[in-house]
Amino acid sequence: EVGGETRLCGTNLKLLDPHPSVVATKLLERRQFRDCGKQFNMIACSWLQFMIHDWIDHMEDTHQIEIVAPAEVVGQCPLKSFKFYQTKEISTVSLQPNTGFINRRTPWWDGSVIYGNDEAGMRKVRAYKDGKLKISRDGLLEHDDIWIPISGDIRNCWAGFSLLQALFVKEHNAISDMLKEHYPEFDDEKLYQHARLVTSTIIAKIHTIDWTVELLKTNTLLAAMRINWYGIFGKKVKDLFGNIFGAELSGLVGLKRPQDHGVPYSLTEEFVSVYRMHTTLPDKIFLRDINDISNHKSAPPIQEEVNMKDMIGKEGERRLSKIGMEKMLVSMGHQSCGAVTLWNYPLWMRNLVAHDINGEERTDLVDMASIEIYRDRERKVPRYNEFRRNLLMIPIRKWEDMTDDEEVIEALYEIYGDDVEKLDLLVGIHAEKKIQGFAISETAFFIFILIASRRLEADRFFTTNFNPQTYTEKGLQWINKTESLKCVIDRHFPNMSKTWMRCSSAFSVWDSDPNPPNYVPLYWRLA
Ligand code: HEM
Repeated sequence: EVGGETRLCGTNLKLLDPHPSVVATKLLERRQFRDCGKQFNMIACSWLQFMIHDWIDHMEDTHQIEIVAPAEVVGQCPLKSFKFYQTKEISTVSLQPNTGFINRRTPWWDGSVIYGNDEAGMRKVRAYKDGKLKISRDGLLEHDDIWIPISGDIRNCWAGFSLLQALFVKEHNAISDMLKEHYPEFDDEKLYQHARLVTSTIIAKIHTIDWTVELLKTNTLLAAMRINWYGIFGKKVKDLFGNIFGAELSGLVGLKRPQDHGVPYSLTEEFVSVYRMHTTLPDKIFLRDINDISNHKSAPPIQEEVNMKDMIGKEGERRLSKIGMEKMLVSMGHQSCGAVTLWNYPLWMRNLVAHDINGEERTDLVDMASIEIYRDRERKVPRYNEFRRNLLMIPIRKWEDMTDDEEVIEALYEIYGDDVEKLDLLVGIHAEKKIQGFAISETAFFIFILIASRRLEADRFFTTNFNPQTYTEKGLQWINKTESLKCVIDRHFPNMSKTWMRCSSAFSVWDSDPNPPNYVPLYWRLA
């Protein structure tokens, strides 16, 4: 059992204070599903996991921890107690404090979620013919004998996530075909390496100028993200002159050399914490009848409701192969994902079958809502108020500084009293009143925006080597013409968006209104 008296470095906040199961039960667990409106759909939710698995997965220790639910909530906890592995902590020479945690995945934006994370993983997914990756005839991922997908990441997967992996394997293979046509002298290795670079960059571009823009739907952020990619003078000027004016004017992509601001690139614990967005996962997936095209561009009728629990792991993979890629994409496109708010943490995740690193199901079920509270404390991520101070944001003095929702204020008071310093980060970022247009809190946004730039500017493939010698001329053209996830979907399913999508971005709910034409130049628009 966890030592309730273990202290976190330098503070007097304990690992179990307040108890993670109490926080999970009283503040996180879903009461009634709250969705994101038309802003973000299930493709956007799956995209989150698609990115997370490209970047991070903490290494676990062999030591197991058991969390036992205290009497006051035990009746409401699906698991009275549960076991999981402590995060592996290592000593570091140069850092203060002198310990840290190991990321098992490469933190680079290198598409490792489809290509694999190490030599063996990379070998497994390659077809070794014409630079291609393995893919089934039905367009979905291949599987081994026990239905574990053949893919770059197989841990804690579900059907939506595996669908995006398959879509980008298709994209890779299409790029290999294009390169082979233009550069017939390229062998399998050269085709694979170049197609990988192009695909990974397309993923990074979609995340920057499509997904993030939908997540933070304001004109300021639209401008900021496009500036990150294309620079302040926009795409046309950059296409003509390249990155000649440096980061401020020409954007981060194509800088002459990487910029790490004196700190070697890595992803911080704070970054992992703000990406804890399991509240975006719903309870059910609504499968739609895509043969019914009577109502052009409106939501096709719901044919079947499937519990999310049946869409995860091997069971989810089997179901997906019966559902098929097109039906799943259209269904996810038309379903709003969960809102990042209190009392919206899926109950089905409170007794979850988690996977080990080989994608095998573990026998000990886990309560994810409680684990997440514990993990941030275990990894010494500052609690909400300290976290804000560290970002030079104004700390709160009372609950009312964070929200005007009286029910939330009352619930926070019940768990934390009036000690605002105790407030867990995860609770804070779910409780904070949101800026209009933002699907996440302002506190989380600060980390998002800082790391979003670092991921681009610190990487030689987006800076020094973002050139035709490294990517090929045709590869760069492919990147340049791909502006959104919709472009990728259109390439592989030419009729899908024409038939089913009204909105402008594939990450919004598909029957929502498109962005109205705006003749005011981007930088002159009101935020
Ligand atoms: C059905 C879908 C999903 C399942 C089954 C799942 C399951 C899990 C599990 C078992 C863990 C490890 C918990 C631990 O021991 O610390 C985890 C970690 C995590 N998940 Fe999910 N997850 C899903 C979707 C998502 C989504 C949509 C997001 C959105 C951002 C997300 C973000 C994260 C993050 C940030 C971590 C921490 C990673 C780390 O500590 O290295 N997951 N998830």
